[in-house]
Amino acid sequence: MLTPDQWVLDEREGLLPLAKWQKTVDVMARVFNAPAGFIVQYASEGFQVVISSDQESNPYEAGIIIPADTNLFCKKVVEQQGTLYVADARGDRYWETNPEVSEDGFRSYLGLPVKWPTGEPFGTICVMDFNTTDYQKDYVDLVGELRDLIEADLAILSQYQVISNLAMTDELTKLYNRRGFYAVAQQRLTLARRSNLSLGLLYMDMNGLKDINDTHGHSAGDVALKRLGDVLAGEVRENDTAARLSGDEFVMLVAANSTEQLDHVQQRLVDSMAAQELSVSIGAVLIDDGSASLAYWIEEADKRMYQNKRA
Ligand SMILES: Nc1nc2c(ncn2[C@@H]2O[C@H](COP(=O)(O)OP(=O)(O)OP(=O)(O)O)[C@@H](O)[C@H]2O)c(=O)[nH]1
Repeated sequence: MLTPDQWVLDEREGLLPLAKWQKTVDVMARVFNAPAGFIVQYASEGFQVVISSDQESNPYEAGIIIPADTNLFCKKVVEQQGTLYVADARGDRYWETNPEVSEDGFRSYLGLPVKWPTGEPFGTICVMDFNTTDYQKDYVDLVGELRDLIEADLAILSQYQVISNLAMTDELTKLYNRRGFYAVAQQRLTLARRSNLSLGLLYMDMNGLKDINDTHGHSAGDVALKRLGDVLAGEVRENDTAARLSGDEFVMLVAANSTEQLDHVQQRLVDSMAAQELSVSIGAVLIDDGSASLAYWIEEADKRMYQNKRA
């Protein structure tokens, strides 16, 4: 999930309408008869050009990052969270140290703040000119309208992320649910295959949940499931994925190069569960054959779990 401190250009699912933003910025620059127009994102790392208008006269390309402490026009907009219009920056002491002016020769800037739906600064939408300008109010209003459209897209992105997070999360344990696990595990499997890494899959079934429910009530069973979820969440290493597939069945996808390594992870899990007075039956498989599907490996691990449970 994208947070305000991550670059939207790093978002790989194509959730942002970047092509539409590009057309918007191109047309804005044309209407202003300006040599350059931008959407710029601000994060702790600095300012990144997200969209750059398509004229040849435009010196800054999409993707460039400018350090956060540079005296940019956009920095001022983000700081003051209000419109900045500089009709002529030349001779203005304040902008002497702005490389856009001193190095690249820009003289005029109009920029408006763009916000995330939370109200946090996203960045700016702006036009720049090598000549002095005299923009009328209608022009400034137009950029304001375009800014609102960009903010509406950011709101849709955020809502989509909240909803897809809900759809992929198990409410009780806050681990991934089956849908979430398939989505994430499939990606990991593809990546692992590409880089020739092997993974391990652990299939777990809690022992005695029916007894807990029958003896202490369903909510005690829920507490036990939640504890098991917490143990798994505590055991996942970076890039590992744990999920509750259904009822008392859990899975974990881990990095493992050998059966020994996988046994080691399994033992670690069993020990952590035991410390919480939990008991699970586990089936483990090393995913070392790139051609088989995720569903196949889950079924294999489930079979082994079942054999172990019976034993
Ligand atoms: N409290 C609670 N119980 C659940 C939930 N989902 C499934 N169960 C119960 O979990 C039990 C799962 O059945 P079994 O797999 O036979 O459970 P078990 O007692 O662990 O049996 P073994 O796996 O053979 O040890 C059933 O009694 C379900 O009603 C849940 O969300 N909360």
